[in-house]
Amino acid sequence: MATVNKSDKDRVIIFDTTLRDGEQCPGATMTFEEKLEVAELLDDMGVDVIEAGFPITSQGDFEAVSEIARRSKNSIIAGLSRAHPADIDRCAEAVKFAKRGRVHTVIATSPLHMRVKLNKTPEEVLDTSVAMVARARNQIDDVEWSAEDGTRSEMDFLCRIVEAVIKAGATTVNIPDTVGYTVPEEYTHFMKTLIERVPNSDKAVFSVHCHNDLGMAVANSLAGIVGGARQVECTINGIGERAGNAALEEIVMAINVRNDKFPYWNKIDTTQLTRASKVVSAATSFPVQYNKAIVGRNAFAHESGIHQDGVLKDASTYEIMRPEMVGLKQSSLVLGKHSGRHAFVHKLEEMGYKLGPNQLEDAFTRMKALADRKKDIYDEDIEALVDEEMAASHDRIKLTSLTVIAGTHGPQRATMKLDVEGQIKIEEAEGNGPVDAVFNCIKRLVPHEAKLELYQVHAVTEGTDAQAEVSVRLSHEGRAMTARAADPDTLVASAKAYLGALNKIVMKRQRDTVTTAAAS
Ligand SMILES: CC(=O)SCCNC(=O)CCNC(=O)[C@H](O)C(C)(C)COP(=O)(O)OP(=O)(O)OC[C@H]1O[C@@H](n2cnc3c(N)ncnc32)[C@H](O)[C@@H]1OP(=O)(O)O
Ligand SMILES: CC(C)C(=O)C(=O)O
Ligand SMILES: [Mn+2]
Repeated sequence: MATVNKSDKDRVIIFDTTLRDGEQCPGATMTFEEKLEVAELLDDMGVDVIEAGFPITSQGDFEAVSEIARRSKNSIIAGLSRAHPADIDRCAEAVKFAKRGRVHTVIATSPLHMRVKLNKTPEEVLDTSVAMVARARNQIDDVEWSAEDGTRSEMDFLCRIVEAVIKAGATTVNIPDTVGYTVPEEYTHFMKTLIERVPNSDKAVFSVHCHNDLGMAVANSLAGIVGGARQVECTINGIGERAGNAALEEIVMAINVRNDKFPYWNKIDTTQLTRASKVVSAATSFPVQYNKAIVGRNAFAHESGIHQDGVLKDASTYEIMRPEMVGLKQSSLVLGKHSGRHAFVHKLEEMGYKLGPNQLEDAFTRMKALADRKKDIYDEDIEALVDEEMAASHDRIKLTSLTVIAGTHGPQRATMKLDVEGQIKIEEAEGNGPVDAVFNCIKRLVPHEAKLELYQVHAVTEGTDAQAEVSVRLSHEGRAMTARAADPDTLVASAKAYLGALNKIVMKRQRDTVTTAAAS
């Protein structure tokens, strides 16, 4: 990634509205304490402007905005207000506690909204805007004016009203795509035309605020920057009205990653993005989709063998940014049915295993077979699989196949094929339950005196497709032998665990025979 010279004219001001527009979507209401936590995080992260709420909404919102303002460190704290004297005054009252406060006043400028919603003529909207901006400027130096439904407004009218509000003292002019209607090229052109046509446009910072109704909020925001905007309004995880706002983490990383082509920059500490996403998700109880850019749990995860191999050789083959840049320790190589040997060996090495070529090939084949049956392969699954592989290579008695008939109409019946020291044997047996039938089958195939002392089952991982891990302890001639085995099928795991313990007894007996013969 090439870094360009950072000049002030290319700096993009990051305006976060998680606590205002983000909180506006159904179900996202945050408590006072949660808002303070989110605001502190945003401030620490280097967010330039935090829109902390809409103070006229309720006493609670007023108090949250005031407290966030009181505790603010470096960020400007903004509050929203309608173009209404009571809103402006209440907002100014709340944000004045900040080192740097901002009153953000909004009024709709599209023909539809002015006529239907506000029941005002364009001239009335213009006069009200000018009066409200002036009223705000009497109380505070930093005033933002927003043209709600800006992208569906008439350009001639927008030019007139923007010129007037800047004259009245607006320091930031925001042109929202309130209903997520625009497309990138159109928005670039729209912003460019407006900025070029407004004679005093150099006296204010132009801002974009995009909604995601057509899934283009981030693309449109970037297009707005190309058109001349230098403030972007966005939210953590992209939460907000309806389909949400442009996601802060996506905007910030897009600006950073693409500075090979674009000169823009921002001053966000990107290593805090992952944490911010988690905090906001916890505060709102809104889960983050797995494939969400930047902060989704799959954003830096690779399951396919070809990709994993590439990433192991050089991460930049499949990663356009390093996970450390967004506050993750590393990318993750997830084992699954699409994985290849490079990733499998890498995982084994990470877990401290070193297998010979044959053992490795066997373990890999079994991992693939497991992945065909089980959705997620966890480290514990690999551990169980490899431990078993290593033990099995010494076994005299090996399970070849097992079929069990179980159900309400007993008795349960098991049919088992064993490889006993190279000889294939088959037998069937009934039992009081399927596990009993399995164990009876083993007793018929390999008659022995050992007594079952312990039988325990637990799930290695979560879910109905989890591997069952079975422990079996057999006692024989005063010695206890325990073995464990794992398989998604509990009965197969039971048979393997029993045979594992039995193998230990057989091997012990053989060792004892050799020792006695040597002694006599
Ligand atoms: C695009 C956006 O995201 S804008 C922000 C949207 N956010 C919110 O609405 C959340 C907070 N809102 C609230 O708590 C309430 O709506 C309040 C306190 C602002 C107002 O509540 P109420 O006085 O009961 O009015 P209500 O919400 O029902 O209707 C809105 C009124 O404001 C008017 N209005 C709407 N936008 C504006 C505006 N920007 N400037 C001035 N008046 C406006 C409407 O025309 C309507 O007026 P009317 O009563 O004369 O018809
Ligand atoms: C208040 C304004 C900026 C808004 O949220 C919108 O128009 O979407
Ligand atoms: Mn909005």
